[in-house]
Amino acid sequence: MSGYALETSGVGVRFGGVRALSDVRIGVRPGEVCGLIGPNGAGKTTLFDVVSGIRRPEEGRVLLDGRDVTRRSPVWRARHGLRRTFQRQQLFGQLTVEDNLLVAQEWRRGTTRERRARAVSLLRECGLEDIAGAYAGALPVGRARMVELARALADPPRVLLLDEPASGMTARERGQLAAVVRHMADEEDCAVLLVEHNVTFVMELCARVVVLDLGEVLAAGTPDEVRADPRVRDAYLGTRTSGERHGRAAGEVIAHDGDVHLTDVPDDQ
Ligand SMILES: Nc1ncnc2c1ncn2[C@@H]1O[C@H](COP(=O)(O)OP(=O)(O)OP(=O)(O)O)[C@@H](O)[C@H]1O
Repeated sequence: MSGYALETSGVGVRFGGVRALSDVRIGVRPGEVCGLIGPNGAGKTTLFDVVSGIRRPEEGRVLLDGRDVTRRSPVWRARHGLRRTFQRQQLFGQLTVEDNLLVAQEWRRGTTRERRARAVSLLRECGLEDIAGAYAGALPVGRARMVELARALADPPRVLLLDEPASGMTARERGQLAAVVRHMADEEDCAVLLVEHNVTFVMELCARVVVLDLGEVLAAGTPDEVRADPRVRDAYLGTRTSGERHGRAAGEVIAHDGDVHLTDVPDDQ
């Protein structure tokens, strides 16, 4: 056994002439928070789709706790402990925050009392107690994102895929998000894979970072190793021609003091 809770090996996906993923190998251990970064179009969402079972890869395998799940459905994977949050929020807007957390536990065994206790403890941990009775559809984006996270944790996951969880959050909310994710990894042995454009947030939260570029793993290591990697610099500094850099937003990356900095979301508060 590899010891990975989540592993991909040799994953390849093609959209017509575009190779969205090529021979992608990543592994996330229980209790590890791993960042996945890369320019627009690097293949991050496609990799999440493959891991969660929405898209079947043409090549390669996905393993959960060493078990090949490549041909398993998204529902099967969810029932075996894989959870995902999406870039676009997917809350039940006409339900209250607390009811969103209760609905997420519907398939769990256990009594109503136990589900309610789990919801209450998550509301507390995620700083949502004051809005437990508010309609989820009426929340500001940062709070809604935190409710999404709480909902993903309602039935404790073995592997958690977070897609842009910090987008639209205030600095305070990001701090709370980081604390909840770290707690989930440390205390519940959850393996977390996190896609996030706010690279400062990723570098602070994650012990290990994987960089995707043009569908390939360009680099992987500690935040310091990744920052210092010349290939990462080259990709982000855009020394290639624009034809080679499909999908990259202008000004996405700036160089500063010889270090690599991606343009982060504004530090709003
Ligand atoms: N359904 C699709 N049909 C055709 N091409 C696609 C499709 N989905 C993604 N692609 C292409 O695959 C590549 C990887 O896209 P993907 O969305 O996975 O990148 P990403 O890293 O998530 O980008 P972003 O940061 O902008 O969300 C891109 O070249 C994209 O244009």
